[in-house]
Amino acid sequence: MSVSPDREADRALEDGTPEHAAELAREQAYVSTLYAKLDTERVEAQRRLDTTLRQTGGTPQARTERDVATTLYSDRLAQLGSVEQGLCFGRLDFVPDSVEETTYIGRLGLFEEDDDYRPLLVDWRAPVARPFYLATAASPDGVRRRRHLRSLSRKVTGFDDEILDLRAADQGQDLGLAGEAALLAALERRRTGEMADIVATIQAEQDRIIRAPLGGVMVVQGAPGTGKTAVALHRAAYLLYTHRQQLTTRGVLVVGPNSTFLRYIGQVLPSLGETGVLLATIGQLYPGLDAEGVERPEAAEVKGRLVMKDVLAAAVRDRQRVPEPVLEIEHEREILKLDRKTCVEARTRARRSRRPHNLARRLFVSDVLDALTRQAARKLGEDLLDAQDVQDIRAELAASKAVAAAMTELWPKLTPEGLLDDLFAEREHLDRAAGKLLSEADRALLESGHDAKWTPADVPLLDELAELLGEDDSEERAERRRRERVERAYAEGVLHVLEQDEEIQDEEVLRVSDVLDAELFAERQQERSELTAAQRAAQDRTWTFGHVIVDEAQELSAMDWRLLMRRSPNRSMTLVGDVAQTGTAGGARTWDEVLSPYVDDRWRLEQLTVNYRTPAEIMAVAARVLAELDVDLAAPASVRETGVPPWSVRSTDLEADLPGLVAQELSAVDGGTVAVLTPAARLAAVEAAVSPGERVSVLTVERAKGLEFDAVLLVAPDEIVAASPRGLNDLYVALTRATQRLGVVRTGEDVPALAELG
Ligand SMILES: Nc1ncnc2c1ncn2[C@@H]1O[C@H](COP(=O)(O)OP(=O)(O)OP(=O)(O)O)[C@@H](O)[C@H]1O
Repeated sequence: MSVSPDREADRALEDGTPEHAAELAREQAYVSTLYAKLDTERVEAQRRLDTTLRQTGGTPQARTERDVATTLYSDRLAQLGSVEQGLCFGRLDFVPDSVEETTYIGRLGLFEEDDDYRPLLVDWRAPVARPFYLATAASPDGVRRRRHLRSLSRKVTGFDDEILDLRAADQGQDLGLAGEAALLAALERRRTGEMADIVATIQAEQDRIIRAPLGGVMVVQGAPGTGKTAVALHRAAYLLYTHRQQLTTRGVLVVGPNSTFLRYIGQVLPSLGETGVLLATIGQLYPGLDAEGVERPEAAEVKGRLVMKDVLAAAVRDRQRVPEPVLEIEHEREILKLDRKTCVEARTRARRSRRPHNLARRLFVSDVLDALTRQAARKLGEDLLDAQDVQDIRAELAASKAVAAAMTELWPKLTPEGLLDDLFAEREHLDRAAGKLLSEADRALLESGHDAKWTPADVPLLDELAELLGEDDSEERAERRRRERVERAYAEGVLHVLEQDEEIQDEEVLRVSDVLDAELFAERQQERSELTAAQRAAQDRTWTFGHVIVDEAQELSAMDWRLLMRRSPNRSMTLVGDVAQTGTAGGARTWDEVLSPYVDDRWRLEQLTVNYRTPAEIMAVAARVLAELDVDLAAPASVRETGVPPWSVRSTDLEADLPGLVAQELSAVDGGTVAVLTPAARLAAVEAAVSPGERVSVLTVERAKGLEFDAVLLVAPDEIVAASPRGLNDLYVALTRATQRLGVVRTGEDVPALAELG
């Protein structure tokens, strides 16, 4: 590489020394050349995009190539734009005589085209960058020195070196930390309400998960603050880089617990130059809905039970009726009688076809029409009719309003929304479908909780129903076939014209028709849509993803899992969570219980053990709560101490006391964020007392899951514990949200696990 090997490589340079200043200047010079290169690439990508967009007309192949180029240059421009901050954050110096002596690591790869594509900057995801995250003094992997560069915009403000030499003292040895100074600086920064990427300081245990193979189901179990969310998002970026072809077509889905959380993590992937990922809550996975209705947790728990799949199947069967005992249909002034036996036979045949309800309907209707036709023919005198007459009668019956009404009564066309609404709104429907499957109390819960707004727990039920009902899209399909015929005819015409056109050289004609037959061309025309896989997936309920990542996976119900497994038939999944934090009654107690119905024991477990968020003083309190939980998990080791012990006060007038306490914490975190975590029952009162703003949030524990704040004020812990069967888990979650300070405001009974706080 162009950088000369550094004479000082075997010892860390002292800040403030002339050697240090000279080295900083050298790094600045190198980083400036990288930015200059980045600027050139931007200009070039913009120029190419502009040229492509200006072109019009041309051969079909040229048009197709143009579409591909437009997407390519637009994506490249977006990527080049996203890496501006912290473009280059690291450097590795290898032992002498290595292939490379120095490698710079950054957010994307930059190369010197004029010099045989010599790498100027290596993408953090490339295999050669790996030692930056893994090398240790004990296992240096050829690395002599790891350097973290600190920068502000385009200015290099400093660097931290680690000499990977067993003789050198390594402060982070206990926890096996890499780049400890840079890591601690990242962890000490004030929180802004948006998650930041960790690309410069990924730790070895995290790196192994981020770069694990694409296939199969991997569960990442880790205590609060161990970087599960960060790891999940960096894994998405890594997989897209490494399996670009495969994953850009099918897309990657990242599922998070609620929209607050999705907003919190929303910037991480774009900052890593990746925009092709669909971030969604379960409530957003049924196209056309954004199910944000709120319901009682007990009702959501019933909706999430696996037995609901049988309830829904029964509800569909309940709508496939037979006359009791006869249905009379008036046709051409005759009364036709549809008897129970005929309908039972037709229903049995339709059900045995195993087609979804709306598709099996055609079989049922056809059999019933046959029976009615025979009856009508008999009335008219069968002997007098020829085959054509019988066919005409059948066609008339098929067009008859009275017959249509009878069919609607016996086997109606159904939509998921319509059926679910009926099921929850009309008690007799629910009783018929669920009488033997759900208790009276459970059915009452479903009925009482139902109102106009769909809730997240309704979404897997709607999805299940969409599977059970199917869509009779025969008319749309016929229309699509007609359109395809027209497009094919057009394409054939285009190719024909090209072949006839003497202006076009033979060679060109050959190229066009060789590579592009009419069918393919028509197909390409359809694919020309500008949408990314993620955008198309968001609109298509039956879309299956190349990889599915689930965060806070412990919260999902059995019915949620059924929905997700349908979106991931290849079972390429990363599931991150913590069974000690499960808050929902229908959530996971063990990973095995959740996964065995789908993959048996074919899933692998990875664990994260180091807590990057919560300082040791606060984690000690949380660990006492963890010990009381019914889980076999050890508390994580915190990477840092703050010297600030968590504290507790008793308040007899919460509304009066809170504003002062919040002001005190705000000033203590000096520009950072404060969250007041409260039992749901007190939310409105606490909000009124505190007036949340940009730096102050008021949240229930459920909403705070996955988030973090510099200071946390936890209100009425006893009420949080008492509010649900998983109250202690909620307390554990609440205690582990703080990066710096924790205060507990007691209003009622003392919680034994918090006794040491006073
Ligand atoms: N290697 C790292 N470098 C810098 N910061 C890190 C690293 N790993 C984790 N962090 C930071 O630690 C904090 C906690 O990470 P994250 O939210 O991913 O943890 P989590 O395991 O998902 O927690 P929870 O279970 O509470 O949702 C975040 O601020 C994250 O940026």
